[in-house]
Amino acid sequence: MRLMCGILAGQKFDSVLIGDESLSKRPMKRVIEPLALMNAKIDSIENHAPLTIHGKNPLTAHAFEPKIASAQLKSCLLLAGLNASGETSVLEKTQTRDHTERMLQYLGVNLQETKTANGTLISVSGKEVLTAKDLNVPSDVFIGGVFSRRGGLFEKFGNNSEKRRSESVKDGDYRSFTKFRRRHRSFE
Ligand SMILES: O=C(O)C1=C[C@@H](OP(=O)(O)O)[C@@H](O)[C@H](O)C1
Repeated sequence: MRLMCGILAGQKFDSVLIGDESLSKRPMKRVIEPLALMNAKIDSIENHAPLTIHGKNPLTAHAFEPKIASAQLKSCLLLAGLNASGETSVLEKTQTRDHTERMLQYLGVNLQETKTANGTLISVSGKEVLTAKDLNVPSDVFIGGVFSRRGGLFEKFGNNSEKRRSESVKDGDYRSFTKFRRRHRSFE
């Protein structure tokens, strides 16, 4: 939902995003506030879904320095930047997963990544034309968090929400994972 906010904020139509009970509890402030700096208009119920995204607003580029390490926030802002006038950048001080960057580059977007003393500066320009290509999405890599918790693999991501969430995984989740795997046999 956070990524969709970035895509929909720059469209020529209004959108309403709803979620199930769980998704409706997730905080959306982290995307609503920065998107407002790009002139996006998003109504929410105290920063939670349902979200009404008012299109027809020309988005303006912005240079962001997010206070939290969040792949979803970074992706949301880069996706919004594709429909904004000028260059939108996100300074990533702590590395988060980079699937959006890789996907956009694969689709022909001129996405720049520059190492600086303060982190990686990721930038896109507006009005990009994306090239349609085949994409294979095997599964959500985050499900690996169930196992990486034991191996401490999230250490390198720093003290962000992914790490906190992986630490809160209970052993019962291994049983859920086995069920999940039976349902999704192509899971790798
Ligand atoms: O911002 C992010 O990149 C993420 C936020 C998390 O969501 P919640 O903060 O809603 O749990 C979770 O989906 C995942 O750890 C990635």
